[in-house]
Amino acid sequence: MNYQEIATTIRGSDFPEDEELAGCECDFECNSENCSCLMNGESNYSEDAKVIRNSKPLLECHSDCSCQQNCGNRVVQKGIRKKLEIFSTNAKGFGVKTLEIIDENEFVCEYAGECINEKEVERRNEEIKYEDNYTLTIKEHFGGRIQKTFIDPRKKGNIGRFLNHSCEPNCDIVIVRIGRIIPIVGLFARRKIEADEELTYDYGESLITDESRKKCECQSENCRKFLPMSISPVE
Ligand SMILES: C[S@@+](CC[C@H](N)C(=O)[O-])C[C@H]1O[C@@H](n2cnc3c(N)ncnc32)[C@H](O)[C@@H]1O
Repeated sequence: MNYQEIATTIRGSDFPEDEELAGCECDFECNSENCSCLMNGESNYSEDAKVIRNSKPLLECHSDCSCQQNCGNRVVQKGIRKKLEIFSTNAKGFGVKTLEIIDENEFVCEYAGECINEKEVERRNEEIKYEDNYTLTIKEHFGGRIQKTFIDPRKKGNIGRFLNHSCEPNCDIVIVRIGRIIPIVGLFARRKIEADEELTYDYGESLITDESRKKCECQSENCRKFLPMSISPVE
């Protein structure tokens, strides 16, 4: 558990200067078509702060916005609201469980780390031959182009780095932007999660299909048997 705790994702040394996003000019609540943080005036969160899932980019209001701090379009930036605990699992190393009920679509925690680009992922993999796969690949579609960004929580991260993979997970990832171009990885509940349940998400597609992969220990009925993996996270 040798890492530096950070509250949110930061720019890695090689990553281009972070561009700041303009703030909205709403008076109090952001729920109108005029709010520049909401796409077509559609809310990102319900009144009780549950994420509304759609394919549009999720921009939260931020320090340059003129709306109030309690505007409903500020959820991930407020941080973890539930009691979560790191514990030792039987076969997966450490894991994270919730000590209280989490409702469907509620924010759980961020997967925080250093935001780095492809070259730096390769350099770090050369430098240290990691056994565990922590680097998360974000693939976003911008005008017919796929943009890849990587979040590495090994040296600097938060509790999100301890969430294990499951083939039938109870959380999933929503990419959020909070006043900056750097993507923030939000983990949200896919369904109601009971107190004491382990928190998991699906690590994604596997680019290696042979049996050199690690055996998956998620024990779900539809387990895909092996952990999703690529030869290097860049592929
Ligand atoms: C992001 S880390 C998760 C936290 C990790 N368990 C720890 O102790 O730090 C990913 C690593 O956890 C282990 N892991 C995660 N999910 C697993 C699963 N379903 N089955 C087996 N091992 C798993 C693997 O070693 C994987 O490389």
